[in-house]
Amino acid sequence: MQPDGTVLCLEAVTKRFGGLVVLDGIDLAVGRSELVGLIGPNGAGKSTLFNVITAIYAPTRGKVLFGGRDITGAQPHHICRFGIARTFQLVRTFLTMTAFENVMVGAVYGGGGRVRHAAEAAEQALELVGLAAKRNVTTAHMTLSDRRLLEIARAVASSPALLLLDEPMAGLNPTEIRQMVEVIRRTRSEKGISILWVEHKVDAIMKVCSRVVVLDHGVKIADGTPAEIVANRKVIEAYLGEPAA
Ligand SMILES: Nc1ncnc2c1ncn2[C@@H]1O[C@H](COP(=O)(O)OP(=O)(O)OP(=O)(O)O)[C@@H](O)[C@H]1O
Repeated sequence: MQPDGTVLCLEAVTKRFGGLVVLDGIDLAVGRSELVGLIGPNGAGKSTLFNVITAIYAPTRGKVLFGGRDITGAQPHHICRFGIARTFQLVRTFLTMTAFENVMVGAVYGGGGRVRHAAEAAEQALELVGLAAKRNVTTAHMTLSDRRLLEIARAVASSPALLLLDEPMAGLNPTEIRQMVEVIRRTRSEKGISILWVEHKVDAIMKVCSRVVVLDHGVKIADGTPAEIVANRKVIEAYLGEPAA
């Protein structure tokens, strides 16, 4: 963490694919235990931003600082060790493993291979997301909602300082969405983990996040409190596709 409490800091991050500018000079900071929503219309560049933070893509220009350290161009497999964990839009759990075994993968990896400590971290993470009673259920037999919670548990078990959530509510019903909101809140408040959360369910983001960042066509068009965001002219235009009246 930097002395001012910043955990993640992007400086003028640009990403091009050939002639296509997908991210254009993005500055973004996430503080300790902060829960920041990242929204924007389809194709705005949200997933690409996650891929740059997790070193799947190297930025064309700009820097990614994590805990004050320049991690631009790091190896993707080092990212978890640095303390960044991620969940995916298309859930990626190990289907033949039980819930506990899935979470152990995160715990062992994040804990540097110490198995006893990892088992404890895995149990705590399952408890946090409300899946302790399903610890021995094979993932293939779990609902989408439980698998999404399991991905969060696996990420939390790796003891990250920063968690990137990529549309954790996609495909969930209203009851499951409420449950997910509680889990995200608890992950921040009980574990103190900073969270950057990409979501299309904008109303959930507005209710839960203290700060919201908006991307449109690769440009950061707004960064503020939910109240500021809903009143922002550029944001309204981006979502409605025409100038606001
Ligand atoms: N590997 C790639 N090569 C070329 N173009 C890409 C690549 N990855 C993403 N893009 C393009 O970059 C733009 C932003 O895509 P991205 O998936 O980051 O947007 P998004 O905001 O996550 O969208 P959605 O909300 O639909 O998931 C799109 O125009 C997409 O086609």
